[in-house]
Amino acid sequence: MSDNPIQLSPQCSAISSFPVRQRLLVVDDEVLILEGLTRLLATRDYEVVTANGGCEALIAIGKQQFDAILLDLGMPDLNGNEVLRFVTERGVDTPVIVVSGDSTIDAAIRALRGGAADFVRKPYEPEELLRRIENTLTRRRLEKENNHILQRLQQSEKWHRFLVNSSPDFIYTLDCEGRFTFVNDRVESLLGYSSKELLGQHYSLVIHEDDIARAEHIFNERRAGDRSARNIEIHLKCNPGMRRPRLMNGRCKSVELTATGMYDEEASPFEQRFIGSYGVAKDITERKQAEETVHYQAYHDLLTGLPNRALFRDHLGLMLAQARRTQQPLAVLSLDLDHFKVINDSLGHAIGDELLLAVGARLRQCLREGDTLARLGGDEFAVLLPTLVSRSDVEHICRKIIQVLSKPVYVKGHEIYISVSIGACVAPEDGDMIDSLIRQAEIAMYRAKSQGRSRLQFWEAGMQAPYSERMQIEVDLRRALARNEFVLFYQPQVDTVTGEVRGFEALLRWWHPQRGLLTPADFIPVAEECGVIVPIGDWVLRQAAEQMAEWRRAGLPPVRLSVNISARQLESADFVDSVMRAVQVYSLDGNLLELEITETLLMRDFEANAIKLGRLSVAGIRLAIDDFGTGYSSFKYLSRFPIHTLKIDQSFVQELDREENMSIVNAMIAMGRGMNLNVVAEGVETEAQRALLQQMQCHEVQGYYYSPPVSSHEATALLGRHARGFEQHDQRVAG
Ligand SMILES: Nc1nc2c(ncn2[C@@H]2O[C@@H]3COP(=O)(O)O[C@H]4[C@@H](O)[C@H](n5cnc6c(=O)[nH]c(N)nc65)O[C@@H]4COP(=O)(O)O[C@H]3[C@H]2O)c(=O)[nH]1
Repeated sequence: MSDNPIQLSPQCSAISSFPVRQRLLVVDDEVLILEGLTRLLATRDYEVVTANGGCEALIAIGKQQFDAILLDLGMPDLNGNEVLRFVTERGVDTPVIVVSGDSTIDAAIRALRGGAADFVRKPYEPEELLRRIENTLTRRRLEKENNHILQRLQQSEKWHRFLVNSSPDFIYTLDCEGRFTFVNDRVESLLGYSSKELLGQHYSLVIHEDDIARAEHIFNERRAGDRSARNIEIHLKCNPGMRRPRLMNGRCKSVELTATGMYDEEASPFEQRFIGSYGVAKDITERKQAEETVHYQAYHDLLTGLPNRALFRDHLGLMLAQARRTQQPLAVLSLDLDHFKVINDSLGHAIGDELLLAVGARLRQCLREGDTLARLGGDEFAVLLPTLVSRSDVEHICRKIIQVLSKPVYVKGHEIYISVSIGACVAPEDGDMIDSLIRQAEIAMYRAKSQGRSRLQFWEAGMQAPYSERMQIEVDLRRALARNEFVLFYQPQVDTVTGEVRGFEALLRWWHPQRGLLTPADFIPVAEECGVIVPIGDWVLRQAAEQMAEWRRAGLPPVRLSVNISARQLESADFVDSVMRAVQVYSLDGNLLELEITETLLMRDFEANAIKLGRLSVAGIRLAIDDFGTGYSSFKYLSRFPIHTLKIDQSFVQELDREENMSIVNAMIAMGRGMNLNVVAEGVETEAQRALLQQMQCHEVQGYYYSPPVSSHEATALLGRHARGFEQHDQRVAG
């Protein structure tokens, strides 16, 4: 096939339908004969050109086209047979009628074999000659018309093949038995069969087993015209034996099929004869795959591949409907890993993800095939047990889950211990609405957590409160900033030797419109989870900076102010800028601002944190390690940060009377001093603790012994009173 089959060949141009005079060349060596013939032919309105001999004839043929040549044979310069040979060899498309005095049969045979269209003997009857000329011209015209039609047919066949074969769709025809009689070239790239392999084969060879019945139905219907089968989605099988070309993926293709019955048009209209089917199969594999991916993503958790909340709800709905029919109870479990956040924060998200995968796999092991296991988000899983006999079934499965999850999980060299809290409810006993069942199981799970974790709790009426409270906190938190409900309290940090106030720690409080003053434990975890902690942290920084500026304006001695930094805040791209902004807006001495970051948080994204804190250190801003001793930090790493202060966690201070705690605190103070760091002990409540810490050469203490966190007003007054040192009678005990 040519590259551009759509072009018309020149021969193909339409034959002119205008009546034109037909031009004849008359060749003879005798002038009288030429004149006689010219006269005769003029009677029929032919245009006549004469050539006196063979040579003149060749010149005339070379110059113009004729509709016929009347040719004498015996000519002295170039005889008629040679002129005839010239005409045929050169492919001159003009019929030659030999008009000769040679009446032998041989002469006629030779001329006709040489390509002459007719042979007329001299002397001729004029009418006879005219009739023979007319016949020859008519025959030639018919031949030309035939050729023209044939060429057009061939061209149209060529176009048709080109269009059919370059179609992106698989085009086929079947005979009345369902065997392929035509397939276009597309079948090769689509299914890996050559057209030769498929011709004569039954269509079932390429129909996927699951769709055979449907295909039979479509082809047996033999519908034609508007009623023919359209856009039927079906799967075709690829050639199993063939090496698949690079672009062919999968063993099976999804297609949209059309099938139309073909009927013999010649048969009587009363008795239609079915002769086969034709149709098109459009490849929709990619579209189907994209649809499947979208569907999968909408209904699955992408990390574990488990169903997500939407699919879980779906399954639960189906099972509830079934349970209504069968009267068999079902159970919904809500599972939440205990302390997952700590693991995630300290070991990083990659390990957290691996852990979730391992948990998913272990949970699956505890369940039966018909049970649904879903991941609802974070470390929260849900299980649907569709066929229960009694509550003890639930207890049995949950015991198994708790036991299986209590075994350590090994992830990238870490031995991780986790446990799970489970809440359960049973339908129809506890209700039969999808969302309320899920919520009840979650409420029960929160109760299990609050009652000591790693346990199962069935839902009971009246359990509503804590769950709703949490939800309400999230809603209220989102409004609290705008409503100006946050406030900072300040707790002094006092020099163990001189009793001077060296600094304050800013501690966040929330004046909740209904619930009163809330401490961070009531809302910081929720704020962390829902991300509001970042704008809140920003507000804390600005508020602390403003407080310092106020103390400066009031002429109070300069003291350090420590601000707690949360994980999300430190991770935010804007962190360094937001700290710098706070310092610059109030023209603060960077040395007076200290950022408290827990050691686990610091280690979480070591490199990035080192860069951020390095930038802040250049501006003079101080860094304190909060809750020191509770993490797993290595001094080798800590030394990479610009640390100024170590804050010993209050859990050690409060049990200083235990010998091992005393040695640990002693070691921590010695280490801090060795590294030339300021050491602050938190949670000092008694004189005994203070005295011991002073003895151990701890630089500063913070705790109820001197003052609980107080309002800005009280802190200002306290600073005014005790800037030069707390005295014995001023010391306060927590209240
Ligand atoms: N038992 C006892 N407790 C004492 C004593 N002295 C002080 N405390 C309490 O110990 C906590 C010390 O703060 P933290 O370890 O940084 O722990 C803080 C800190 O991690 C976080 N936090 C507080 N304010 C903020 C903040 O503005 N942003 C962020 N991200 N976290 C904050 O919330 C935690 C708890 O804060 P608070 O409830 O204010 O609790 C404070 C304080 O009130 C004492 O003698 N005995």
